[in-house]
Amino acid sequence: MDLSASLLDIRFANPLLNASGVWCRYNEELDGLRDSAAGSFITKSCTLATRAGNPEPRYYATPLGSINSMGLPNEGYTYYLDYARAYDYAKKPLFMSVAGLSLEDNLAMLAAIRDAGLPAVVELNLSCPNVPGKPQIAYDFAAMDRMLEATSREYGRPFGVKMPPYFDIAHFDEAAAILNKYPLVAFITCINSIGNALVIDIEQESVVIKPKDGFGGIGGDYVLPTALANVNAFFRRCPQKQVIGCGGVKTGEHVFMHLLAGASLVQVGTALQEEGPGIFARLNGELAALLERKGYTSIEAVLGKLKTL
Ligand SMILES: O=C(O)c1[nH]c(=O)[nH]c(=O)c1Cl
Repeated sequence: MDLSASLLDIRFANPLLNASGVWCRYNEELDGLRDSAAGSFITKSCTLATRAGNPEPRYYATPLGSINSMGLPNEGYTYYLDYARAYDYAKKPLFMSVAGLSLEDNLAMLAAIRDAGLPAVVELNLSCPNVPGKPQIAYDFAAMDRMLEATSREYGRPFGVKMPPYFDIAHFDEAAAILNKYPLVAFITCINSIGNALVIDIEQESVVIKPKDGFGGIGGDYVLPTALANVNAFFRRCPQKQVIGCGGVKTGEHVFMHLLAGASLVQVGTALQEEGPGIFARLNGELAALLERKGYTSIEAVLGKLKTL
């Protein structure tokens, strides 16, 4: 079965990759994704300086998914730029996630990445919900507009944005209208975790993560319908752009749902964290079997074909 996918003018052996933040902070983890059955992979969102992140426990898995308030722990952008310099792009495409704590930090990192002139594709994270005192950029439309105006100008090459979930049609409309102002925003990754949820352990009668009184972003089964809605909302509103799906993927059927909704590539977060990089071989096998059963010969034939009633 031909699982090949494309984004920008790049071909992928299959549409799967990790969600930024999962299995991608250190070189050894990145090499694990490089050597997995994933079609591509992405680095942990980076900041100008290294960050230890929030106090632990800051990640917790439940039967329905996960909650995290990592706090952007990362090795600093030069670490990931070094990885991208040394990397052999003939193996599979590589993405770099960038999440500066300010517009100036994003401009500095993007200028350095631009000047390195590497094939790595940038995903600008506008949606980290876990840095105390730093509201999500993409929930402040004026700030997002300013950020995209400045970063488009500075970077000067196609890049993507990692979006939080929206829950109101008016917000889909307004966010898409801003993204459509920026032709260099070539793809939209929907969704980041649903921010500031609360998981409670009834035995301990306590929250389960330490930062922010237990408030954190959730992923996994909890978020699949919201992720699919956001993929399809931006797929419908941004015909000049591509969408990467992220959220709730644990089986080949979930990958198929994201493709139907309009995703060109599909990221895996919580399920990768819980199962490890072997998940990509399983998901590709399940997706191929599903396509076979349905009589499809490529995933391009599925992309965006969701029917309405
Ligand atoms: O706490 C984090 O590091 C984090 N956690 C998330 O769930 N999404 C993000 O974009 C980030 Cl940057």
